[in-house]
Amino acid sequence: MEIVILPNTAEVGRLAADQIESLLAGKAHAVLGLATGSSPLPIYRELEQRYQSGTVSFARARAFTLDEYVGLPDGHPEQYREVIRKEFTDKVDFDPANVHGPAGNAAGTHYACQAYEKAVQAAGGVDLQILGIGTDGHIGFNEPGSSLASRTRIKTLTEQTRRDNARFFDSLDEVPRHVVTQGLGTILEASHILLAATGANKAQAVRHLVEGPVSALCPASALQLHPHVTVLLDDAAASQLSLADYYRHSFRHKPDWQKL
Ligand SMILES: N[C@@H]1[C@@H](O)[C@H](O)[C@@H](COP(=O)(O)O)O[C@@H]1O
Repeated sequence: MEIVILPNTAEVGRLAADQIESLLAGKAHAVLGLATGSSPLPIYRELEQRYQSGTVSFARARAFTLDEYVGLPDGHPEQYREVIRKEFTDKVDFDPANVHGPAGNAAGTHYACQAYEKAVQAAGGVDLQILGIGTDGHIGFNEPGSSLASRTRIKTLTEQTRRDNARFFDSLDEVPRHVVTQGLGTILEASHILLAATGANKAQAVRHLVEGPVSALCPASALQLHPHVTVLLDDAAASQLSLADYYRHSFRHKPDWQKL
């Protein structure tokens, strides 16, 4: 796990966009794992600018999103399918037919989840997965207590996550109680995982993710088991890390030939 502490969110966006640009330069049909929430927005803004200036194209890329609310009507502005379209894929040259998400309203949820897993595998798996982290340590919507081997399935949100996400809805009552999310086992199959976290409200979750024990109590800590994870932080999100100075030092002295 590589910890990169950067001065601001724009730098987080730039460094992540560098990784995605170089992936697509070598593999135009690469599979991206896309996340919602505010943490990936600087990455999407940066990629949008690079697309406009002609340095990157998503025309042949494919994408799978992490999760979806259950029970929101199709077209609801907070459906993650809509959010990812508005915030990113519609702003670049992504073919809408190549952007997939788990179904939050399928009649047979269990079978729809299995079909989603198969679709990810049929695409050859995710080359680069973007992640944020919830204040309770969730990734995707894998709340505390999630099996480290879990697959795409329905989950019940914690009240903490519902309160955190209420800012996107008119009231807390409107935040769905259930979601469909890729499992931790699913996420861990991506080749490279880029997790972005900024702001002091993420500091505790980041400490548990990076330096805590691997535990279902902090689902993001499962990333310690993955061979290629890059954690992009600002100073505030890194403020509770006991080895922050070492992470800064090793990034400053990274050999030129060594990629993220
Ligand atoms: N399901 C999403 C997560 O994928 C995201 O990481 C988390 C944090 O969001 P934010 O980046 O807005 O803090 O929010 C939601 O719960």
